[in-house]
Amino acid sequence: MMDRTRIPLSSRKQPLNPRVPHSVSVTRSNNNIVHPPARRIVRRSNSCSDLNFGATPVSRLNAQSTINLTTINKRPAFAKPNLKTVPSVKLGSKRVAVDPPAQAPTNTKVAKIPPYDYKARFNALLEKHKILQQTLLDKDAALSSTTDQLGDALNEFALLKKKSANLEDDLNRAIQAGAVNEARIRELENTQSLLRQDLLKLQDTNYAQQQLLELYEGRIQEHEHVRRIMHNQIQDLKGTIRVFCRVRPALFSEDSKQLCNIGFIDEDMLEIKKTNELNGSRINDACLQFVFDKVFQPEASQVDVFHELSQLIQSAMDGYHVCVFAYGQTGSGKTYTMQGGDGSSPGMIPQTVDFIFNLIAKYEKIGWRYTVEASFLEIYNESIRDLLKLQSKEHLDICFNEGKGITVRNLTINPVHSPQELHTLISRAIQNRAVASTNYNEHSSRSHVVTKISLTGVHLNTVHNGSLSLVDLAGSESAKTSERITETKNINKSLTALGSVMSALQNKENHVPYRNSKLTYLLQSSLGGNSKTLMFVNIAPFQECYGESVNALRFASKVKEVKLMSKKNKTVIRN
Ligand SMILES: Nc1ncnc2c1ncn2[C@@H]1O[C@H](COP(=O)(O)OP(=O)(O)OP(=O)(O)O)[C@@H](O)[C@H]1O
Repeated sequence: MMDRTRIPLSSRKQPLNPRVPHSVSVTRSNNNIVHPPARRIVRRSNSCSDLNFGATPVSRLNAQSTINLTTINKRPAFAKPNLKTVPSVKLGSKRVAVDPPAQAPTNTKVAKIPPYDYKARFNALLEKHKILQQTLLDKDAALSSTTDQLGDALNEFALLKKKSANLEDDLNRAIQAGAVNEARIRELENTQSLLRQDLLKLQDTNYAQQQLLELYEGRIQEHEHVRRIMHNQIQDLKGTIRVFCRVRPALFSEDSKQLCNIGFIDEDMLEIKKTNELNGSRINDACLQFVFDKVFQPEASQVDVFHELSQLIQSAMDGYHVCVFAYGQTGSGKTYTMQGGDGSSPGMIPQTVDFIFNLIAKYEKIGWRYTVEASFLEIYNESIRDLLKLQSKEHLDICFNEGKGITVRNLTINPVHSPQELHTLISRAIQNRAVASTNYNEHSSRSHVVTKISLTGVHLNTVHNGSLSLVDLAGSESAKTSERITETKNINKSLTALGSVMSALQNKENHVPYRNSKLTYLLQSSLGGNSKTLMFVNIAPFQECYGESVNALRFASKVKEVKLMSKKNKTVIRN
């Protein structure tokens, strides 16, 4: 028979522990007392006698007793007993051990009390009651401790549950974020795959373009080669020695001077007349006509003149030796033509520098690499002076070097990397020349100045060695008009030697007298068969200069007749 008994609240001194389950359902199978799984309130009591499970005192629970704590689903952390041998209670789905009821000592021999001895029986019963009460107290204490532990366990459980809920939230959020990330990753993977396909296409296109580029580069080099050949043929047709005549204007300061009668017939022809006075009337002397490659009138600008020269600079870049002279009497405009007047009218040398570096930049785009070197020297009275190292005591000698040709021992040769660097060197050389002389104007007309720019172009296994020698010659006036005989003799010697070399070349003589002067020996490589020569013959426009002008024009006409066949200085390096 089922018996449901509410556990009485024997003591209200202690507050209700909210964590302790409020009801306990007790099932006692052997006495047929079973409490249904209704919520029962268990209160802690001070006396063990107060703690009854329904109609059954706790002391009467035996090993088969079961306590259902329906709201407890977590077992406190007791030491784990053997639940098969000890009495246990069920906490939720778990079973926990409880102390077995105290057993009356079995070995104690109790004297049999006669049935009529009520007093003795009463005393024995009292004794038994005391023992049972004590047992109940012990059980009560144990139950109280267990309840506390259960409370703690419940607290811990609640805490863990909360943590678990939090973790579950976190997990859900992480799963959601993961889902988002996964979608993003898939998206990125798709994009990556598309990009990979594009890259492959681009690689194919790039390869095709590379092939095309190589083809075009080959064609560019072929065209460049053809261009060089044709340019050289044109230059040779124009003449390997060219002579330009330039007549300078009269300056404001020269207003009082009588002008010579110079007529410009054509762009390559001029005539010069000397006006003589006889018995007060003006009569014309002989009229002389000269034909050159080009005649520049006094109005011609420095740019006009350079335009004609630039073709030969291109030849130097292509691997030829080019030599440019300025020939003429003192004051005829040689230095003006070569160096320039002032900053606003740069001459051939400064313009050449800029032109060379522009060409180098252009050639670099099609694979050529150029190196530039420059040297500056002066020949005065047949001795050589380094214009970049005036203080040097070293003797400067002209010598022949196998492979290099004619060089000057101990001469400073400066590598140049920019036009600015070369302009600075030129200015230094001009300044040094002025410092070295007591009277610059006089000195400058009595010495030859040679500016040499060497150009080495390299492309793959082809090397072109070219050079430009720009020479501002000493004044060409004859000895009878000069007071400084030794200087004039030396100048005339070198200019005559220059004429003789040209003559020998013109007549294809076996022996060319290069060594007759320092000037011709020095310029041997630039005056030989594989070079191109340009001579400016500068003319002053005055009547008083007529004789010197005619001499200069005759000298230049003689030079003009020389024909040289040029051969490119091309070295092919084979790997
Ligand atoms: N084409 C020109 N236009 C304007 N001025 C010129 C021209 N040619 C020369 N001059 C001027 O004429 C003067 C003499 O020229 P320059 O000094 O160049 O002569 P030069 O032949 O070099 O003389 P030297 O042999 O003494 O060095 C200078 O003042 C120069 O500036």
